[in-house]
Amino acid sequence: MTNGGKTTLSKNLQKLISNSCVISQDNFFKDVSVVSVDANGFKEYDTLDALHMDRMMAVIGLWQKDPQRFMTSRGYPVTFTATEPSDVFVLIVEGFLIFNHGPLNSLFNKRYFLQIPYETCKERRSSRVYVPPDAPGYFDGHVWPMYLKYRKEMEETVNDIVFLDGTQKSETLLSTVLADVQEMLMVSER
Ligand SMILES: Nc1ncnc2c1ncn2[C@@H]1O[C@H](COP(=O)(O)OP(=O)(O)O)[C@@H](O)[C@H]1O
Ligand SMILES: NC(=O)c1ccc[n+]([C@@H]2O[C@H](COP(=O)(O)O)[C@@H](O)[C@H]2O)c1
Repeated sequence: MTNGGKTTLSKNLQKLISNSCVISQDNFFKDVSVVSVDANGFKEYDTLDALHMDRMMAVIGLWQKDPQRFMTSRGYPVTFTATEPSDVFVLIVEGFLIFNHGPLNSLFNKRYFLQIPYETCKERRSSRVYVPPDAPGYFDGHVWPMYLKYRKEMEETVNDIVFLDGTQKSETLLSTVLADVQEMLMVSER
């Protein structure tokens, strides 16, 4: 969900997981000129139609094909320990509608959903400036109703999501998810 803390957590994880990198759904919004407008005049940004999901999938495909090349071409460090060459690369995908897109959702090994209450979300959102900025009434008129719609759809179709309380301290969220990911990586290396 918007302002749950996805970008913050992803960046913190990336710094601590060797050979990891982040792809953000936010970078795939369509141009304002082609985003549709609803009956109330609100730009329909909080929908899958507002996103170039085909392009996002293509970028993920580049990582899948050659993660080392993908990382170096984007300035991420690639490290190998001298004694134990590792071929484990980790892709962190973050975004507000990543589990509602079937082909994308099917790629994940682990799924985390940062949730925050309505008031917290509205408060955090009020200090963010998007391009274009939120119109008056946008949160209640578009963002929150779309969140409820897509969340319901997600809960009906995806069942192995770990829900995290996004009001926890960012350090707590980081240590929880990091421990979980490290456990998964140890199992996959065995
Ligand atoms: N655990 C947290 N506790 C309090 N505020 C947070 C936390 N994580 C992020 N924030 C704040 O909430 C806002 C949105 O964070 P961000 O990581 O960009 O969320 P998202 O990517 O989900 O939209 C920012 O102002 C950020 O500083
Ligand atoms: N990046 C953009 O082009 C753009 C434009 C307008 C609104 N938004 C907002 O971005 C939100 C999703 O991003 P966050 O999860 O980072 O908040 C959506 O709620 C959408 O309303 C993004």
